Amino acid sequence: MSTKLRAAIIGSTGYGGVELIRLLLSHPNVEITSVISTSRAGVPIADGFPHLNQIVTNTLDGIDIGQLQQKADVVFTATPHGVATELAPKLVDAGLKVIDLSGDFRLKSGEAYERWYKHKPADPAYVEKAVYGLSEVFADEVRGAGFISNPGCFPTATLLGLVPVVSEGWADLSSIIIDAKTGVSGGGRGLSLGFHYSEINENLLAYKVNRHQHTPEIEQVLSRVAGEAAVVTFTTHLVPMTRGILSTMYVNLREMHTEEEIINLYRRYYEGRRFVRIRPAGKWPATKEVWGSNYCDIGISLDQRTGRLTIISVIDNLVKGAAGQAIQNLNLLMGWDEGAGLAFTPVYP
Ligand SMILES: NC(=O)C1=CN([C@@H]2O[C@H](COP(=O)(O)OP(=O)(O)OC[C@H]3O[C@@H](n4cnc5c(N)ncnc54)[C@H](OP(=O)(O)O)[C@@H]3O)[C@@H](O)[C@H]2O)C=CC1
Ligand SMILES: CC(=O)N[C@@H](CCC(=O)OP(=O)(O)O)C(=O)O
Repeated sequence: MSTKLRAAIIGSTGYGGVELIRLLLSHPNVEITSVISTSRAGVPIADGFPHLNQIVTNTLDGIDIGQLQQKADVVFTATPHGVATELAPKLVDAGLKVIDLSGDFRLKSGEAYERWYKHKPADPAYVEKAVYGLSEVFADEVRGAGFISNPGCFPTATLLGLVPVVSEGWADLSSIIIDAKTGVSGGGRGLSLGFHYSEINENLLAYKVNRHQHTPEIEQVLSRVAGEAAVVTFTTHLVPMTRGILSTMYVNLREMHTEEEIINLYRRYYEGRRFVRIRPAGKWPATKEVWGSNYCDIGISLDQRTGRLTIISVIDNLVKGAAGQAIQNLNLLMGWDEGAGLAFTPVYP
């Protein structure tokens, strides 16, 4: 009998779910025992995803919690916002470990969730139970947890770029401006006009200006690590590429430090955390340098003239921003090597 951890994926036909399949297939301690779809149950998953032909032979299952109790130890919910709100508590109550990739359990305030996501919030008892899985920052809480709320893609790139300087007390918390860009896979696999090739190709646009649902998530974490309220200006842009997020952050310092001191602060903060790579002075990361990988690369520059720090971070939204970080959290909560199944090099060129 296999001693591997049995994993099920709800939302397995979406971009996040299919990426979970790709990554879990090479995980040494995990086997995928159920891939779930509400719209295509009964159909072999490889029918809709020819790249999985002869690799994944599973037929898609419907959602059946009793069956999941028999077939799985951990369930990933890679579902649209508002679905895990009801579903995840049932899975937790069934004794399953749950890692939710949606925004349903990230915000501790139900009122904020309702305002930013326009959905009914989850039962506060389960919101309280959910551990926010920003792996490099909250690893101690993730270890041994049974229910993880995986961070948003923009918050992952942005918070990894901001947390060291904010938690050290060096940042003016009213000064933070974030200018972020994403590829179109961040919007999921569903069809919508704005994502048509002829709409997005040769185009660059801002969207959800001052109303992006990741704003309160970023503020919640920054306020927590700072120990005082932080507010941010956060603007997202859509770029005609498939994968990748680049977040450029501008922060005024409370008092002057040298660029070298700041880079050393970041190196110390992420010491031993293999998935965050800090660039040397004068070097900037690009999305292609992390493509297909679980890395977050960060470059830092201090403008002595203005006293303003510029931080640039990049991730692959589907890996470090979703499925990769979910698996990193699974590794942490199971007490395995943090990089199990994730130790691959970015695709180049
Ligand atoms: N794309 C990205 O870069 C990132 C996405 N996320 C989050 O992860 C989640 C999934 O995103 P993504 O994969 O891009 O989205 P997709 O739209 O590509 O996929 C959503 C999946 O959910 C399933 N689904 C839809 N409705 C239901 C339902 N009522 N019950 C159960 N399953 C349902 C769909 O399949 P079916 O209808 O067949 O069940 C589909 O497989 C979202 O919450 C998203 O915000 C987080 C970080 C990054
Ligand atoms: C291009 C695009 O539309 N991107 C999405 C990314 C959101 C996402 O992936 O969902 P989470 O909130 O679960 O992280 C957006 O900006 O809303």
